[in-house]
This record gives sequence, structure tokens and C-alpha cells, in this order.
Amino acid sequence: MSNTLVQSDAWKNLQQHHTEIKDRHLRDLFAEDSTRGKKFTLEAAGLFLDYSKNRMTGETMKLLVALARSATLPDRIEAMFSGQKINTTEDRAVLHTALRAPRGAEVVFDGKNVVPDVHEVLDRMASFVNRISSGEWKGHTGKKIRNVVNIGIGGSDLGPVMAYEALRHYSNRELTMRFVSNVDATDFAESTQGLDPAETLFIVASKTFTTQETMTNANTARAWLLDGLEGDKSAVAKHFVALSTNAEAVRAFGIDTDNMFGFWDWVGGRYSMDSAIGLSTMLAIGPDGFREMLAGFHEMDTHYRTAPLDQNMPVIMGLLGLWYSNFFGAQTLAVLPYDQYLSRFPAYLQQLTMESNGKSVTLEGKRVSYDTGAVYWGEPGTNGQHSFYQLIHQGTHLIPCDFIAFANSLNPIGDHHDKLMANVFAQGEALAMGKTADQVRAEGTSESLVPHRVFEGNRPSNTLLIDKLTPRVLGSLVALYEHCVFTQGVIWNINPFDQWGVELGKQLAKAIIPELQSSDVKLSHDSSTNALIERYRTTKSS
Ligand SMILES: O=P(O)(O)OC[C@H]1O[C@](O)(CO)[C@@H](O)[C@@H]1O
Repeated sequence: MSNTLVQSDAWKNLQQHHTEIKDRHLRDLFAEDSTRGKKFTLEAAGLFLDYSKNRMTGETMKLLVALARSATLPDRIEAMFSGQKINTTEDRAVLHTALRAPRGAEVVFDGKNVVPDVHEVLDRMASFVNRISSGEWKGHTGKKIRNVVNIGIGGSDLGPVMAYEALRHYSNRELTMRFVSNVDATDFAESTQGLDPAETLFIVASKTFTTQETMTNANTARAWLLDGLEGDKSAVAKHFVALSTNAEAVRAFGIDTDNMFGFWDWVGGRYSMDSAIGLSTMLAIGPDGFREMLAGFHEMDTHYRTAPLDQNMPVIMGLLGLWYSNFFGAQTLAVLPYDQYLSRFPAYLQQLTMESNGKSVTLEGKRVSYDTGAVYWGEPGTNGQHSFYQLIHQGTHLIPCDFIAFANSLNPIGDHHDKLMANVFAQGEALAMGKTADQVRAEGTSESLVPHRVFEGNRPSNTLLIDKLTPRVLGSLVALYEHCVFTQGVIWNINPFDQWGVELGKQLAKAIIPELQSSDVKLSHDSSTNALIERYRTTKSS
């Protein structure tokens, strides 16, 4: 068991401070300091953060920053940016930040500047995108490509889908974009419904090019294409491209490596939406839009690398998240974007945060004696308000919230946007300030209903208030959360860049497939799994 963190002075100071602050109400903290709403704010890379509605004071922030310092966060940040092999369990560097380094920058890994390679792939992607959108690249029968289907899962799907949805306003509406991820055939069947194979391009996105779901869907796609094009195998070359680090497997699948866009093992799957994995994003918003997005990422990277810890947005958000997880016992964190275009942002963040920080051993392999990554979840506002906000306002769990809102709507129709924004401001205020029994009584509420209508308040939130959703802002926003995750991972002394936790299920599923396909195979699982498999065998129709 590793107790090093909880035995540190910085941790103990926070524990002591927590006993002093835990019962203080945000109402009082705001009443005591009229400048609070301006004091605890920060601007970086096009984002404005108001973190004043958190259960903290200036002293809390000092102690949290001291904890980050005692975990040598600045050194760890530098180790990541400079390409040290900080993903120790996989013996890899972690250089997603090099994917957005500007042309001409230098990021040396294994004695080689990787930035020219990054831009070489970006340039090839741009030229491919231009050929598709101009119609120069034609399908096998000479038709223009009008449909793009991205096949991938996890980091090879969630980032691309999220970015496509987020940047739809900027996208080429002549291209129909679909995304297939689940091994459930329904996903493939519904996503290809109504598409003409002669006008359809499949992007097979897989870092390893071995993932069961993706390879199954890619094989089904190939059969679907050939079926629609009279079985002519040479059609594959015009209708399939691959995004991968595994050229050999791409070739073995039958995709010409000329039609492959590569990346490197120093890019983790959930950190790859700005690599070749972003080809669907580039097809949607064009090469210039994609470069703008990369510039946003880079701006946030530079801020994270250079700003002092107490002025550093990812550090502050990471520390506040940790403050609630480790000192208030919060288990989850809600991400609530008040923008329909960010409807998939919470799902994207789930992989980023939970696959990264869902760990229970330290870098040295010892069981941690403290909680690590929180459960991230959310829905776009105002839909969530009519669903689960009840629990956030009046339930027994403390759920810190991140509100994400934009001053300008990309679809300014009537007074929708003022109403949307009134709601996000109201939610933050209601959560923090609540409504006392006296206030409820003053409204003439009968005494028996008073307890039901009281809002305790003192429920924390951050508000990111951004000018407008653009490709650049999306880049900054994603980088903000990436670095937030890293900040927490460093303090918890875990590895945010491996994902061994997904392996066991994969392994067992592989072994179960033949057991489902032949009743002759003897079952040797636990009695529940055996019985379920037996029931499946007898119930399935073919
Ligand atoms: O891109 P690949 O290699 O198909 O992997 C897909 C996803 O599978 C995982 O390895 C495990 O779920 C993720 O980390 C990754 O994003």
C-alpha cells in the first residue's frame, strides 16, 4: 500500500484546512468578499474560467498548489513535453503535444525532431482532403465521394465523433459523415443505411489495427462495398483508407499503404484526435479549420507549460477536482456543456479522464491508499436540467459541475441564446447559493412542504464562459482537459497513459466466441457464466 502521498506535509496541511473549511457556505464566502466573483477567474487560450463558486479560499488554492509542487508537477510537465518515457508501463514517451507543435518547432525524441514527420502527415492528409472535396479523387465507378464512414472505437471514434458534432457549423455539408464503432451489427447496418457504395469512403481508424470491433466492422464494410460493386476487389483501393501506426496489418487487410496516414506509438488512443485519427474531422472542416484546431491545442499547451501553477488553468481545474475527490469524498464530476454542438463532449471526456486516471496502483506498482479518477458524466444543458439536476441540487451526493457556455450562439435565432445562457447562470447560482428555509417560508409555502423546497446550496461548480465555439476553441478546450487529467495523475502518482484495465474483458471475450459458435465446446467458467452461455446457445435462433 502506498501512503507516501497522504503522509506528505502538503496533504496533511490540506486535511487540516479541510476541517476548517468544510462547513463554510459559499453564501458566506461570497458575502465576506465582494471581489470573489472576479478574483477567482482566469483567462487562457481563448477560454475564460470562473472558479469562484468552489468551496475554497485563497488559502485553499495556496495549499493545493503546494501539493502540486511537492509532487514535482513542473518537472513532470517538462518531462512529458520533452519526450521522456513517462508511460513507464509501456516504455513509451507521451508526446501528443508534438502533434500540434507548429511547423518549424523542435520536439526531439530518440535523437530525432519529430515535428517534420507530424507535418508531413498533416500535409498528406490535407492533399487527400482536397482531392476528395474537389472530386478529383473518385470512387471505383468514377463517382464523386459523397459519404464518409469512420470505423473505429474508443480513441479512434470518440474524438472524431465529438469533433465532428462540435464543428458541424463549419463543416462541408456536401459530405455525409457517419461513424461506426460498436461490434453490434446494428451500428454498421444503420450507419450505412441509404448510402451508395459507389460514393462511399471508409476510413478504418485503429492505432493497433487489431481491435476486434474495428476489424470486424472493417471486414463487414469491405463485403458491403464489394457486394454493391459487383465483387470487384480492385474497388477497395478507392474506397478504403487507414489511420494507424501498424503498416503491416494495414497491408495485410488489403489497404495500400499509400492510402494510410500514420502516427506514432507516443500518441495514446485517447490523445489522438489531433493526429491522423482526425482525418474525418479534416474532411469535415477542411485543412485550414483543422490547423486552427491544432493552434488552439498548442496555445493551451504553451499556457500549461509556462504559466505559474497558481495562474494555470489545467492545474487549477485539476487541483479542484482532486480537492473534491480526496477531501470531500466526491465520486463523480458532471460536465455540462450549454451548447448542443458539444453533445458528445461528455462521452469523449469519459474515455479521456476515466481510461487515463482509473488506476489503483502507483507508478511503483503499490496499491494507492486514496481515491483516484472520478466518474465523469454529463449531458448538454438544458436537457440535463429536466433529468438529473434534481439529484445535483437536492440529493445526498456532492457532485462538482463544470459548466461550459458560449457568449455567442452559432445559430442566433430569436431569444433562444439569452434563454440558454440565463439557464446556465441560474444553475451555477442555485447550486452555490441554494434557498434557505426562511426564504421558502417567505414565499408563503406551507410548513410541511418547507423541507422539500429547501436547497442547501454550497454545491460547487466551475464555469467556462467562452466567446464562441470555433475549431480553435475546441482545440484549447480538449487540451485543457488533457492537462487537467495529467495534473491529477502526477499528484496521485499513477500512470494516466496505459489502459491495462480493458485487457481482461477482451481476453475472455476472445475465448468465449468459439464457445458460442459450437455447443460441443466444454464450458469451464463459473456457474453463472456457464449457465448464461448455455441459455444463449439454446435460445439463439441460428
Ligand atoms: O485505435 P485502436 O488500436 O483500435 O484502439 C481503440 C481503443 O481501444 C483501447 O485500446 C482500449 O479500449 C483504447 O485505449 C483505444 O482508444
